[in-house]
Amino acid sequence: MSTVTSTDGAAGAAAGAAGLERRLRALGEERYHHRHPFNLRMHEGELSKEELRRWVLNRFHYQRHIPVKDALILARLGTSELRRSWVRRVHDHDGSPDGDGTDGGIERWLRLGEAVGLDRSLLLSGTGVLPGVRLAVDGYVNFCRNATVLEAVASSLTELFAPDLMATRIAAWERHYPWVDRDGLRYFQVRVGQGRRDSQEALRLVHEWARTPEERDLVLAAFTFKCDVLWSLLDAVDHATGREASDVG
Ligand SMILES: O=C(O)c1cc(C(=O)O)c2c(n1)C(=O)C(=O)c1cc(C(=O)O)[nH]c1-2
Repeated sequence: MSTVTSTDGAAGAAAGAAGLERRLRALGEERYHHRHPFNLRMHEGELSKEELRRWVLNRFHYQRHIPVKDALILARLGTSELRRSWVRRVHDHDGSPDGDGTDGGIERWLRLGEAVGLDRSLLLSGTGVLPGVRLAVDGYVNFCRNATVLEAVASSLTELFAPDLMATRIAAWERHYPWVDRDGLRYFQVRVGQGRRDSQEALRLVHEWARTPEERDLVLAAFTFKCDVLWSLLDAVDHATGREASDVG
């Protein structure tokens, strides 16, 4: 078995990086939530209005915590250059700080809520968020708070897979859920490009920082953990009883 360490030189490091990306992609193929039964049913047009609304409401809980976990990562990055780049992720979700009126992802997700018939005040209240969703999101935020910064950045690498999934989702919603106001899909349309850019940035950092087989194993474990967060969130939504506050009729 060939092992690559920081002393193996440029060729060894390149081989290690290529191997890591291959293993990440293979893991994601198997464990990313594009394979979750709830997503498969969504893409086939099999979700009821209540189920789609429940997903939107519960995913808002995830969305609103993304800039929180990114702020935790930001505080642990060691250079101005890294922080300048990472802070963009907070603005992408919370909106531009320049007062230019650019909405962030959170506002776009609130509009998605309205497009499926959910009042923004309901989403903002947190009413109806399922216990399993709260635990999954807490797990992700606490992971980014407590694990190494390498692992925290690596856990965002699920975004390597998100843009393709979102493209599938946009097409499926346009085809199967005509009752959803099309403007609501803007969240996903914007996020496709942001997700590609962010995942490439995270991949570059991980390749730079994970120089030993042990560090690369930490990256894969963090990625697996994040796949489990996303999977658990969908399990909770999929298995909900239908008596939650999100089921507004
Ligand atoms: O809809 C999805 O399937 C999906 C997946 C993921 C992901 O893979 O973590 C993210 C998003 N969406 C998303 O919208 C988003 O802003 C986002 C940020 C992150 C992250 O870990 O930093 N993942 C994701």
